[in-house]
Amino acid sequence: MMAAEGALSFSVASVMEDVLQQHDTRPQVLDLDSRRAEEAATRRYEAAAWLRKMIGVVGARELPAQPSEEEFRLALRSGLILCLVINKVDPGAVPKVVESPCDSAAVPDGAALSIYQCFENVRNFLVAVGQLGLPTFEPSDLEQGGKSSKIVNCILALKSYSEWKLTGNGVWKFGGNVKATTSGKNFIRKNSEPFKNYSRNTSNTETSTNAQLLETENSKMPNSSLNMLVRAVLLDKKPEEVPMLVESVLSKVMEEFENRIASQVDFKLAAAKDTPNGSRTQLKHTSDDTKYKTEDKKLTLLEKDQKIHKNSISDEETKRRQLKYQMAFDGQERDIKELKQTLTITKAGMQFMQMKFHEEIQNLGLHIHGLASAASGYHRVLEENRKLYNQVQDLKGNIRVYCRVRPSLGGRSDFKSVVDSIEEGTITINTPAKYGKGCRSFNFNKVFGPTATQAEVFADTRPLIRSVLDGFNVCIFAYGQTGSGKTHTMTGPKDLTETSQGVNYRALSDLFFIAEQRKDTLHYDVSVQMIEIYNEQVRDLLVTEGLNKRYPFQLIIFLNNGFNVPDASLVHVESMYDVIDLMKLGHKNRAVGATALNDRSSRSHSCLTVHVQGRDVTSGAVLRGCMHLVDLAGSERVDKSEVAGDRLKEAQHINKSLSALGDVISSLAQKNSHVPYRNSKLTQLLQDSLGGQAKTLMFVHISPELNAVGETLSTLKFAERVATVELGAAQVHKDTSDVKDLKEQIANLKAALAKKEADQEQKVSASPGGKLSSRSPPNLQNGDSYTESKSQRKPKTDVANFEMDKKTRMRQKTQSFDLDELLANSPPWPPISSPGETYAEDDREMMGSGDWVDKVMVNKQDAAAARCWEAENNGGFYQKYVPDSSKLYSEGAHGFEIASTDGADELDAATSDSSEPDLLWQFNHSKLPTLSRLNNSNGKPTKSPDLRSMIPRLGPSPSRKPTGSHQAQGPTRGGRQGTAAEMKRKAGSKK
Ligand SMILES: Nc1ncnc2c1ncn2[C@@H]1O[C@H](COP(=O)(O)OP(=O)(O)OP(=O)(O)O)[C@@H](O)[C@H]1O
Repeated sequence: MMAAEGALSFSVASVMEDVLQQHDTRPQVLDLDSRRAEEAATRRYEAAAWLRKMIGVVGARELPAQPSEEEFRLALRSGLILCLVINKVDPGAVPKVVESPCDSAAVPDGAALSIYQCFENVRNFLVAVGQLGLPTFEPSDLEQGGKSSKIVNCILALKSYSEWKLTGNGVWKFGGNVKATTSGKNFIRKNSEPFKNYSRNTSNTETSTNAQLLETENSKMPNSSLNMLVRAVLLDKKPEEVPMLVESVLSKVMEEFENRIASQVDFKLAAAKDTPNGSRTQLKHTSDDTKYKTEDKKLTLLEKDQKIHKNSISDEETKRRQLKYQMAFDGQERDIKELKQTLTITKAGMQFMQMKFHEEIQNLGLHIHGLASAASGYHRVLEENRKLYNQVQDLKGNIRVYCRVRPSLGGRSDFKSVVDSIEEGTITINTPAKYGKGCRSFNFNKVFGPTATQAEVFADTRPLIRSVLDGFNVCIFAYGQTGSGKTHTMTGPKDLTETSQGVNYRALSDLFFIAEQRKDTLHYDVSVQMIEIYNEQVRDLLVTEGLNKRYPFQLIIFLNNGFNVPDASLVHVESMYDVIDLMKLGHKNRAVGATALNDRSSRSHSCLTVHVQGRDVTSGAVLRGCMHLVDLAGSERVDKSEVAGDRLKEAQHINKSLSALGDVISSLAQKNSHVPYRNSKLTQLLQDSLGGQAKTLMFVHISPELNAVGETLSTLKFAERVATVELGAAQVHKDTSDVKDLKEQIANLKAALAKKEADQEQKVSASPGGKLSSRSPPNLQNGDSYTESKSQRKPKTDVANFEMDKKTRMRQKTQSFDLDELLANSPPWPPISSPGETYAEDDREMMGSGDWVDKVMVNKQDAAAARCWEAENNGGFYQKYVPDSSKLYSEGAHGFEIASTDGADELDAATSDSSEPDLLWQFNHSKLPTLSRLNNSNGKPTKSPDLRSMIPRLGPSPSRKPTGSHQAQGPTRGGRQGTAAEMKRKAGSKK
């Protein structure tokens, strides 16, 4: 290191000095000037001391030991001291020295010369110094305002040179921090021998190299300025701060030293590159400068050392760094490996989880798919079930009729009921002689005997409740004479218990039950209205503040949302308890009038309407159903009720509305485009539940008492026709083979008729003096014959009923009758003698026996048809078999029924219902106009008979004329009915 340092162009001291100066200047910026002044003074003293020492006290008498700047400058101004000194250092450097040149006081006249001589000395000195390569100064620096520091520097450099020269070793290097002046003039020294060759033979580079060498040499010498710097730095430091300061200065010195070495090496390398034959080549060729060769070698060695040193440093550092990096790299590699491992494991885990997830998703998908298909299947099945269920209901008939027989109220053990037998859908009534003694059978969908419980009765009603919840409209009404048990069936007895609850309660209970069962798929909302129709005015039965307040209501046909009476209270119900409370209120409000027949007899129609709205939980689709539960007013006849005045008015209103109900059902049965719903409030109210897809159930009630048998028969006839209408309608497309059978039967009947006709003609011709009216059958000429006829007929009727075994009856319900075919093969339409006759009888009948309201229309048609027939056929079946109307109806109040029941001919006997006045509507009436046209001579279409004729009549029809045309009715219908019944009977026996 020391060897290398010896070859360096800078010394440790100089580096140290620089660092110290930097160090010294940084922290003490504030007192920089004072320090500088102090330093300058110190250096000045040093220079002065050296000058004094060199030339002796005498020679330097003008220069004090510690001169001020001014004193120093004045002392040297003559240049004498300077020349003496340099000659001491380098003898002969200034060959000619002017002694005391500036002593102007001594030589006052020679002032100008003195100044010139002084300048001469200074100039010679500067040339000599310059030749030595030492820093110089400007002559003006010796004047006032000049830079004495430069003079000091020059002197100290000379001092250094002198000292180096005295020791004689190493390369001299000026260690001062004063640079050689660049702007200095090139003074020519008169005697500058020692450095002549040197200055001549060295280029700038060589000068620089020499300077460096000198500096290196100089660095070996004690450096007083360095000491001073150190002193200055440590001057104001506390002792405890010194170690740290020294440490920091040393580290900086090291750093600076290294930097300088590095930059020097770089500089050398660059110089060597730039001038391959540069200074060293020149030195080589300089024969007289072997010293430089040596130096060059030294420099080369130095460079090598530097390189080695640098390389070794960089190797170590590199190794250290490499080691460090390696370690870091190894660590990172390890980490990466671990991470990779973790990543692989995680990846595998992820893949596994993904696989599992996919599996799960797939399973879930399958599961959901299964569930969805199951759900859709379930919905499909549900929907299908609903459809099928309602199809079954449809097949059973949209209008169903159940008959219920009230038990005897007296509780007498010897009570004789008019009901002979009840067998499934057939009820047989024992008719007293007054009504044509015998048994009359009626067919219904179901017959409930007196012992049937409320639950049993309701069991067959239950399917309709489901239909309501499926969005169908349903109407359940109770029909029958007063006291026959309508209210009992619909509501229950006065003292209501769970078992005695009627259809209303049970229906709603069921409705709530089914709604609850379906709640997962459908959400139902149930609300109730309760009204009554009294004297053709509507009352709200669910008002609490008095009936009259909201009376009467308008009935509004408002079918879109099913609210026909929007003004009536509509109460939302959640459970049966709500319904029970409401019905209690309704019954309290209901108008109840006492009659001779029943204390509780209602003279009004009451209707409990249940509105159901079901919302599909998934699809949001809405189903709306409506159910009317109607307790009709009693259908008894006025004469029996023994009423007059208000009661009569009530009765007339009741019958008007019941008549209108018959009209509507008839129109529906015939599929008329116009259905006369508006004819009564009752039909208006039930409009949405009587037509279209609505399902209707009629409970027909009968009393078992003998004294009510007339009403019972009327009621049963009406009900059976209602049932038959529907059955006929449902059978339309049933079985064509049956039609064939029926055709055959018709043909047989025709043959039988022809035979019978021939026989009777024989009898008539054989009887002496016996004259037969062309219009009266032979067995109805007098009362006897009539009685006989009845007696003859009764067993036939019975036979007919008997022969109609159960199977046949069932078939009867389901068979379809094609009216055209039947009519084509049936006997001709019987004529009537006079259209007017019928009406007189009819009115009487209506008042007395409660016959059908619109029999008139039927009669009109029958009469017209009969007239046609008569005109065209000139007698025939009708003339021979239709009883004389005057005799027929003079039999009493029930003449019509008697006549119709007791047709008393074989044909009638063969048909159980030959006496039915309007059996025509069993057929497809839509075809009747065709028939009428065929039979009507004037070609005008006649009105087809309709169901209005089914309604028992209380008063005379305004359209009815007092004629005896009713004659035609019984036989006509009887003939037709009989024909159909016979066909059925035969069909049954055939099977
Ligand atoms: N099936 C039956 N079992 C027992 N009692 C019955 C039955 N049917 C009716 N009754 C009783 O007969 C009486 C009359 O019945 P209900 O009042 O129901 O007749 P109704 O036809 O409604 O009469 P109205 O037309 O006057 O209202 C009541 O006391 C009732 O309890």
